[in-house]
Amino acid sequence: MEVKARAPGKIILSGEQAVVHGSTAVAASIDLYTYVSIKILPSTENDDRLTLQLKDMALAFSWPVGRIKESLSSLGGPFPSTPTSCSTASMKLILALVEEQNIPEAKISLASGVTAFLWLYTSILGFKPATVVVTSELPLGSGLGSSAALCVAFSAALLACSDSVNVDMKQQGWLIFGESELELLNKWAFEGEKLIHGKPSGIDNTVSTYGNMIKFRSGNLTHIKSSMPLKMLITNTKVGRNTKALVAGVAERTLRHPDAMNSVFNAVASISEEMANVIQAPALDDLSITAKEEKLEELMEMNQGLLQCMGVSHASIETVLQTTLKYKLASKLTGAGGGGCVLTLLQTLLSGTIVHKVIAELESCGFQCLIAGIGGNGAEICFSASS
Ligand SMILES: Nc1ncnc2c1ncn2[C@@H]1O[C@H](COP(=O)(O)OP(=O)(O)OP(=O)(O)O)[C@@H](O)[C@H]1O
Ligand SMILES: C[C@@](O)(CCO)CC(=O)[O-]
Ligand SMILES: [Mg+2]
Repeated sequence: MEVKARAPGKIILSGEQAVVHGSTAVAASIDLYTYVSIKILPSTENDDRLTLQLKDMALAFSWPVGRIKESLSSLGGPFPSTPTSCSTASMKLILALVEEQNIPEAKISLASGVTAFLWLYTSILGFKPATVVVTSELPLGSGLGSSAALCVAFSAALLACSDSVNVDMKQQGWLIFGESELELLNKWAFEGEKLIHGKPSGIDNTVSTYGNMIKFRSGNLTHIKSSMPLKMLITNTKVGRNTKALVAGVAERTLRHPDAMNSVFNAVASISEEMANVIQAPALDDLSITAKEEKLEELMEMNQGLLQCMGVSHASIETVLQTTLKYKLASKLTGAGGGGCVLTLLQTLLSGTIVHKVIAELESCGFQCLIAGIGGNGAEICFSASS
């Protein structure tokens, strides 16, 4: 039996970075997914292995299960129904197992994803031999929540293989977990995110788990129902960055200027609340949709200004902003900033010619543009007979 899970990436419409400091943020899932498949293997006398294949990177890591057991059995577990944080001592042991794999220097940023995998795998399933395969449609380290989608997809597939969740394996196609399973899965994914991000707010794993559109504040989620079509152009500057370092940079700035930064975070919270209200307010005709879109554009620009204040914009992001402004379009960075992706609102009545022109100009700068579907399902699992 093979268990597959998929988890979507996300865009943050308002409130990234500030959400780590308790502000409200608004996020939505996008229809780009990370997929994880797990095949539990029958135990053999002495050749049991746990293998992780990162298909898109053409990388595979493999550990003898006995080696993992020898190293980590002191941690206890498995404990699938009780998400726990990885202690410093466990972290050291897991890092040693990751280091043994000699990840090429050029791909060393993947080490944190592999670390999260080993922690989630051993915590949820213990020491079973298996082959785990990862593929993703998301660009990594670009602000579209690749780390959260990875942790959510791992947790979903692992929980589906564990005895702690009740799922009907005979059902066909993609299945959604029940409410209590989703809560458990989200908690485990958050533990994985902590290993990749350092201090995540939990918004990325939450929107990837539940899908649709959410308002999020201090660990609490409110589902949002949009009353208007929302079309966003996503421009990937292709400037690599790392969420952990950017979040740490904002925390340091906050220590240096606590009053000023807290005022910035409060302003962001008001922008996010207003944005959520605008998105949900009934839109009766084209005119009111246009009025709502204009409000969203202004709020996006205000949020971008505050992100600049936090020190997470970047020359490449500024180039996207200037380019889209030439066409009177409003943009803001999405995710941690420092490069990565930028969102541009495409108004419902905007002509196709303008959209083509702005995309052509952005692509001539070396950026990559895409228009993703917004607000689809969250994590899903699927069972198939293994070949
Ligand atoms: N498909 C994947 N395979 C292996 N590792 C992955 C994968 N997706 C994400 N990761 C891990 O997550 C890291 C990127 O996470 P990071 O939080 O920096 O960016 P992001 O999640 O794409 O953007 P943001 O957090 O701003 O939304 C990678 O360096 C890698 O360690
Ligand atoms: C930068 C940040 O706010 C969003 C990253 O997508 C980090 C987080 O909330 O965990
Ligand atoms: Mg991330």
